[in-house]
Amino acid sequence: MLPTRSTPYAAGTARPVTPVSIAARHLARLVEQAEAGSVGSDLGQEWLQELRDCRDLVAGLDPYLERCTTPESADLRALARRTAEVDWAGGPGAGYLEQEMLSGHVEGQLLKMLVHLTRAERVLEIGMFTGYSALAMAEALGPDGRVVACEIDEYVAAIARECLASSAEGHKVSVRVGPALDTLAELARAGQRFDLVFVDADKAGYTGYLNTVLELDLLSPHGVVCVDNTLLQGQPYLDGPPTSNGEAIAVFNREVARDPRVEQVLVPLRDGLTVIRRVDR
Ligand SMILES: C[S@@+](CC[C@H](N)C(=O)[O-])C[C@H]1O[C@@H](n2cnc3c(N)ncnc32)[C@H](O)[C@@H]1O
Repeated sequence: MLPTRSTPYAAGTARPVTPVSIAARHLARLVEQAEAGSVGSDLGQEWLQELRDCRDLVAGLDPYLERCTTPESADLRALARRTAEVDWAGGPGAGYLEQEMLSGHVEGQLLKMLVHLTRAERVLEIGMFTGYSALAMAEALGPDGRVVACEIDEYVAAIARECLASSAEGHKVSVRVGPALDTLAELARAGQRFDLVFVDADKAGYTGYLNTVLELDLLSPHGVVCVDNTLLQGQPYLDGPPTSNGEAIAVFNREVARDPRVEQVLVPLRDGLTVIRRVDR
């Protein structure tokens, strides 16, 4: 997303991490250079206008989605602000934790909508970070609904606990700190099942998480699995060497596409959300 039309949390520091926001940044730079005359003196006005149109089309999409989506609650907004205030570059998670991990308003609202549509009562989150998506889903649950949120990092889990404790619906979230695969095994041993599973942790672990959820019978009969970042900044479909995360997502997407146990749709919202349901029973 362009800095001038950035996230609603006004930090102004968020870097583009989705295909649309990355394309918007490329186009904005091209327009800037073209207007300054540094792209080529023979550049026609018609060509420049087309470039501006492309920039506006792409750069305007995310802000428009924000405006047309039901606003987030005051608690979610506070949690996002608290996350934006953390010094990620200088903190204990420097190098692997960053503000941009937070899913945010529109995706949070989609998750809430999915909780409503599936009438979910039990939600499992794999990769909680500071708790935005966990709290969003908790807000959509009935009074007896529960979210079990897995997080490996104690530092972000502490921030999440603090934000959840000061929110109206945070008491529905139970935080489990440790490697998610261990927590999944414990939940399966306890006979727990979930109506909605949101996978948003380490990308290299995605295939393992889906297989574990299916094989250990953690998904209730009408349950759905939602998997985040399945567009991974466009890397799975772009030429050029992908990062290790891009490669992991490309492999995950290929395996899901040929897995006879499930059917799925990749929704191109933000950095891609694949919604999966079981069809083999
Ligand atoms: C993209 S963030 C999650 C964002 C969160 N769902 C939200 O919407 O705000 C990914 C999180 O997964 C956590 N994580 C990474 N590997 C993990 C693992 N093996 N088990 C549990 N959590 C893990 C990271 O520490 C990080 O906080």
